[in-house]
Amino acid sequence: MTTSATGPTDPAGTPAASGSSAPAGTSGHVDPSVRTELDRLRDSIDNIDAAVVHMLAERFKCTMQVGHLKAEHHLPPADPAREGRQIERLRGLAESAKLDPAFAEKLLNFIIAEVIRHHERIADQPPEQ
Ligand SMILES: C=C(O[C@@H]1C=C(C(=O)O)C=C[C@H]1O)C(=O)O
Repeated sequence: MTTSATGPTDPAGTPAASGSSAPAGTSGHVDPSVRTELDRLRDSIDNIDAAVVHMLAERFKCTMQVGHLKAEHHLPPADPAREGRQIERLRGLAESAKLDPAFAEKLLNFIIAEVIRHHERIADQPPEQ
């Protein structure tokens, strides 16, 4: 493994602990043009991740309201028919966007499972006076 005078760095530019030996491909010289391209792409990834977090936060704000509405009106936490329609729709959108529809379905199911847990918790709470 090669190390520079300033010590080894990973591709993110983080200095490795002295004396450590990083696995092949995670250390050593990175061409400046590659570094620039990697940084540019990572900036976009960070922006996208921030947008995803904000969009999810907004979605959960809505679903919490749905949870309270359902609890007030004694509706069940889950609505499998609605979920089926959402999955079909999302799979179609994923296909058009060249995203793996199976991945889109798994992601939606993961989110919905969390929403249903929230709804169950809300339904178990005593009603507000
Ligand atoms: C939000 C609802 O509750 C549940 C959660 C859903 C979701 O997160 O999209 C969809 C259906 C329900 O199982 C709803 O009924 O609309």
